[in-house]
Amino acid sequence: MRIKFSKYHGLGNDFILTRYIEGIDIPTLVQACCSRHTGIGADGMIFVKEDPLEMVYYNQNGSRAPMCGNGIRCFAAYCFDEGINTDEVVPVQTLAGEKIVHLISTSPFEVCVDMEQPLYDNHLIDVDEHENVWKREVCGVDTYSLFMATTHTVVFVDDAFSEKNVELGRRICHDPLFKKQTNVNFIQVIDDTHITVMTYERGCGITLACGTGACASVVVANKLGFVQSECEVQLKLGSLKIEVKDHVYMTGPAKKICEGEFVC
Ligand SMILES: N[C@@H](CCC[C@H](N)C(=O)O)C(=O)O
Repeated sequence: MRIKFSKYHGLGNDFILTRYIEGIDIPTLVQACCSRHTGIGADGMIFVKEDPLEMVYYNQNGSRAPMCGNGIRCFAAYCFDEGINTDEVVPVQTLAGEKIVHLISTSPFEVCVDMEQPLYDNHLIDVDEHENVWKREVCGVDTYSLFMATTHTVVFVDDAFSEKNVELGRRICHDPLFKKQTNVNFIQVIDDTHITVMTYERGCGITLACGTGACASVVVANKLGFVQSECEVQLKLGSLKIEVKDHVYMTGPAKKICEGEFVC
């Protein structure tokens, strides 16, 4: 079988994009394509469905995730490049509901995504109802968990990129409190309009950027009074603008890397 693909990245969070394929074992295909050694290599894989336009997102390890912030910007860029949808306002269906993408510029490609509201229901993050996940200790540190288009946990640290956070992120992600694991964001507050974030992603491990994680981080930091409602999130390769208003808005780039055929 040959699969036509394009590869994109959003601030180093990289994805393989292709049209949705019926009747195949998708998790196995995703693992094969995303392998850094024997595949194309990526943090995740996105399948594009049309009428209505839908982003079907899988993590590198073949697990399905409800949404991906950097992924949806790459999805919009792919749809624009392929002529699937070149509108200025694009509604995209996801497992976390419809997300509206607003085109800001095409060269460089940049969009603002309406990420809707953060939610604090335990069942959405697959934690038992009686557990209090808004400030609790997990693996010896204070954490804050919420649903920001997907499951997120936030930890405040002095150095977001510290090597220590890799193992701590893995342990929090796999803590039995979270029945379906959690994404873990390490936040370093720089000042009241800037934070630095490193994310340990469920289904993938440390990534160079996480869009939903950047949103979750600003939501929590803003709720605790550390930052204003408009905040720049600094990541390894650049930054995202996050605004917490009626909804949470994420503005950032997406870039095409290459295209080709995967033989499997
Ligand atoms: N990289 C993403 C999030 C991808 C999904 C996540 N790993 C999960 O399992 O929820 C982003 O940019 O938001």
